[in-house]
This record gives sequence, C-alpha cells and structure tokens, in this order.
Amino acid sequence: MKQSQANKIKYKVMKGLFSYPYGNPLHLKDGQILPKITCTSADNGRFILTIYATTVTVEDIQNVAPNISSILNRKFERYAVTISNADLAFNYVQFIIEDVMIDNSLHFTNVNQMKTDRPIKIIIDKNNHIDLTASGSMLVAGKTRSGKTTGIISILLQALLWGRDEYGSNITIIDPKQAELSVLPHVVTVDKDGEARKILEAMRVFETIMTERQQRLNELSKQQGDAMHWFDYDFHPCFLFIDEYVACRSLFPKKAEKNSDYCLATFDALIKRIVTMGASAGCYVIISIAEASVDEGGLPTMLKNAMSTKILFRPTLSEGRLMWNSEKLKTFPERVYKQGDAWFSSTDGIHDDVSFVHFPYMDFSVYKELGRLLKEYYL
Ligand SMILES: Nc1ncnc2c1ncn2[C@@H]1O[C@H](COP(=O)(O)OP(=O)(O)OP(=O)(O)O)[C@@H](O)[C@H]1O
Repeated sequence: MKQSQANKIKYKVMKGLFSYPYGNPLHLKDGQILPKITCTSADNGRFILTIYATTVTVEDIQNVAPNISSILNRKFERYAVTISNADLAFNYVQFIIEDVMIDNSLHFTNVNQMKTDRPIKIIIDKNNHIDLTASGSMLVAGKTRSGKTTGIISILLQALLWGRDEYGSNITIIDPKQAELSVLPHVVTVDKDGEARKILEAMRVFETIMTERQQRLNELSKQQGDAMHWFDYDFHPCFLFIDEYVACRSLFPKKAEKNSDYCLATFDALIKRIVTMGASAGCYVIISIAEASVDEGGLPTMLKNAMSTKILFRPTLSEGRLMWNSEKLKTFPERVYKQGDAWFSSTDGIHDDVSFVHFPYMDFSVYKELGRLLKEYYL
C-alpha cells in the first residue's frame, strides 16, 4: 500500500503481462527469462513505463500497448498508454501512460485572454502548444462539424492579437465556399462570376510578402554576420489559411487561357512554394480538408509530407492512418471524440509523436471577434 504510484503501475503491468491467467500477451514460454520492466513518474501526472527487449522483440512489446491500457484498472482505470516509442537501438520500448480522462482544455470567455507571451507560440490546451520556431505549415483535417474551422480560428486569433509587425506581416483567410468566414472583412472568397482570380491574387500577394521578409532577414543576417531568424527580431508570424482546400482547388481551370497563368498549376505552385520556403520567413500555410485522403481528389502527397504540423479533428484510426505512419498510432485507444477533440503532431521535438488535444472552448462571439481583429490588424 505504501508503494509509489509508479511502482503500483509497474507491478500491475508485470502481473498482466507475466501471469498466465491474464492471457500471456507477450507469448512467453515456460522457463523463459522475463523482460525487465521499470516505471517512473514524469511531469504533468504522466508515467514512463519501460519494457526491455531482452527475451522478447521490440515489435512484440509494442503490440501490447492496448493490453497495458486494459491492465490498468481500478485505481488506474482512467489511465491508458498514449504514446509508445522504441529506442533506436531496439533495446527497449517506452510507453507514456497518462490519465486520459483529465480535462486539459482551455476555456476563454474573452478573446484578450488568448494572447500568448510570445508571438511564436500558439496555445492549444494546458499541456500543448505549437512552437512556430520549430515547425512549419499546418494540415488540418476532420469531417464536417468536427470543429476544424473553430480550431483554426483559435490559432488565427492568437496571431491577430499580436497585431502587425514592422515588416509587413500578413494574415490572409481564403473561404472558397462563401460560407460564414466570407462575410468577414479582409476575407477573400470566390469572384462574383464564380472564378477564383481574387483568391490567386491574394496568394500571390502573400508569396511576395514572404519573399520580401526573407530578403529583409538576409540583409539583417549580413549586418550581423550570422544567420538570423525571423523570431530573433520583432517579426510576427504570417498565416495563409485556405479553408476547404479541395473545394478551393476545384475552382481553378486545368488549363490557362493564352497570355494568362490563371490555372490550377499556378495555384499548386504557389502553395508548394509557400509551404516549403515560408517557415524560415515566419510565413505559414494552414490548409483544411474534410477528408484525410491524399492524391486523387485530395491532398498531394508532397504537400502532406511537407506540412509539419498535422491535426485531425474527431479522429478515427482509419483517417489517422492516412495522415500518420501507422506505427505512430499503434497505441491509440479509439474512443468517442467530441467536437474540438483532435490528434496532433508537430516537428518541434516535443510533439513528434501523435498526441490527443482539445482545442479551446471560446465562450464569446468568435466570428465577431475575428472580424474585429482583422479590421484592427489592417487599419
Ligand atoms: N474546441 C471546441 N470545443 C467545443 N465545441 C466546439 C469546439 N470547436 C467547435 N465546437 C463546436 O462544433 C461546431 C462545429 O465546429 P466548426 O464549424 O468549427 O466545424 P467544422 O469542422 O469546421 O465544420 P464545417 O466543415 O461545417 O465548417 C461548432 O458550432 C461548435 O459548437
């Protein structure tokens, strides 16, 4: 009874994996040496359980993640494995065990509460934020009504609250569906004749701003005699948000008319350029798609791979597999997800593995505040 929580978890897991009546999930044989198990407590109420691959393979150990989650019952029934990691030398597997029922979400009753302490930081919930210094453009997927537009707005509001910088920062929202966003000031939508020339123009402007900022940074680096980053100066991040990417793409003609470059290839080339080169100038694309599928009728694989922050709202394992390598999702217990619940990964060194997040609850008129901040931003 006096054992630490970490030790209690360790012994529970040992019993579940090694005791024959529990089903022997590691397929241990009579007389076989049992693999060593350790458990330590980490920050935010998490535990790190390590199973060493002495007599069993790393693959076999990774496969028992769901068993470990179900072994944790009674006092630990709220706990489950959320991340599993094999070490590079295949010596052990580490499982992160945490209370999956705990509510880490943020509640805001006023938009000003969303202002971050630095412009490079985008807060998602109490435990997770996006670090723009170490990540790139964002891919946001989720079925309709899953909360993706609201989630993206929570990101844009945080950037807008910083206002414009002295280097011509820009936040562009493109709504090809002519839906709720399109009525807000400075939001770009379809032309009156159903074409997307204004959209292409807005993307061109964004690309020019990206190039100018990069040139400015190069000058500053020259002066300093060292490579300088946008976040070393008072640059604020720029965002190009394309809502419903697939619908947007379908607006463009496949072939351009003579003496014009208004066509799909120009749209694709612009996005590709901004996604691959923007982050170094603090310029990011946010693409939202309803279907996580790629290629035909979906997102080109190149873009999917280049977008370094990935968010899937109200996820299912089958959709998740289209966005992430299935190894990364092995540990994920499927459950019923609510609006605003998402799986999230980013290449910032902390969120490389997929984790569960809930986007903020914003108990104020979100669209009204977005419109007001956009107006103020471009004043
Ligand atoms: N973070 C959140 N927490 C709680 N509820 C949320 C959250 N985000 C969104 N919702 C609820 O889900 C509803 C749908 O959200 P939203 O319009 O953002 O979804 P969507 O996926 O963009 O849908 P659509 O494709 O129709 O635009 C919202 O009206 C809101 O009530």
